[in-house]
Amino acid sequence: MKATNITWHEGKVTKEDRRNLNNHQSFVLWFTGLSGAGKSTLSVAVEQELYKRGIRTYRLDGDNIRHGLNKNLGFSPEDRKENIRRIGEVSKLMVEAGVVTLSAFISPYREDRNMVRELVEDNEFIEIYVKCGLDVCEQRDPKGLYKKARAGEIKGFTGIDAPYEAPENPDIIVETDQQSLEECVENVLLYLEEKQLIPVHTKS
Ligand SMILES: Nc1ncnc2c1ncn2[C@@H]1O[C@H](COP(=O)(O)OS(=O)(=O)O)[C@@H](OP(=O)(O)O)[C@H]1O
Ligand SMILES: Nc1ncnc2c1ncn2[C@@H]1O[C@H](COP(=O)(O)OP(=O)(O)O)[C@@H](O)[C@H]1O
Repeated sequence: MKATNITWHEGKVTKEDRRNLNNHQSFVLWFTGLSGAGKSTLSVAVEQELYKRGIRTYRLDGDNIRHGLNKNLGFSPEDRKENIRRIGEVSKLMVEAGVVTLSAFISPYREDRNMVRELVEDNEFIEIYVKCGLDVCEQRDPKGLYKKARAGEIKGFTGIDAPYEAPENPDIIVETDQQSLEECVENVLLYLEEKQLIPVHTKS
């Protein structure tokens, strides 16, 4: 904290009021994993399904946020930490607003992900480990970045010459090199239903 002469000003409409108006809970789905593991694809598909069920959502995605809010940040460990800190704070605001927030970032450092978990309340942070072998991510190489990293054109690329610390105790694991996209989406939605974070869906 740099500023000292600041005072919190409470509003009259609470997070619970907003949730009641929306008729559903609000929380963060935090997708972490290697580049190419499927974070964006999965978060887009989960959001679409939640939308169909009448749930208010917003998606925050690494590449997109780095075009705007975080365009002054690179990929050093310090910049990645600041990237995740800001996204954590934005995610928290979204949860306060009563929205289900889908945040998809490599977020390679355990400490940084835990920092976000600490920012919100106990049942408001759901860590989804989007697990996929480096060999498969590299074969997929959707943006040609692994090729560039192997050629030395990108330095400090996650999984090649920068670390990825896998979650030790994620709430959900999806294995995108073994499960179809539909199965991964189903996993996430079943978890949310079981935890009573979203209403149970009866297929018509
Ligand atoms: N050095 C390096 N390492 C990893 N990724 C890189 C790098 N340079 C650019 N990119 C592209 O940036 C996307 C990752 O941004 P994130 O904000 O999710 O990264 S982080 O959480 O701060 O580590 C990542 O997107 P995804 O492939 O969707 O994960 C890449 O497209
Ligand atoms: N089960 C799956 N879940 C998500 N993506 C998958 C799956 N199986 C294959 N893919 C493919 O893997 C690639 C993942 O790319 P992307 O979603 O951009 O990953 P990330 O956001 O983690 O970098 C996409 O081309 C997607 O179609």
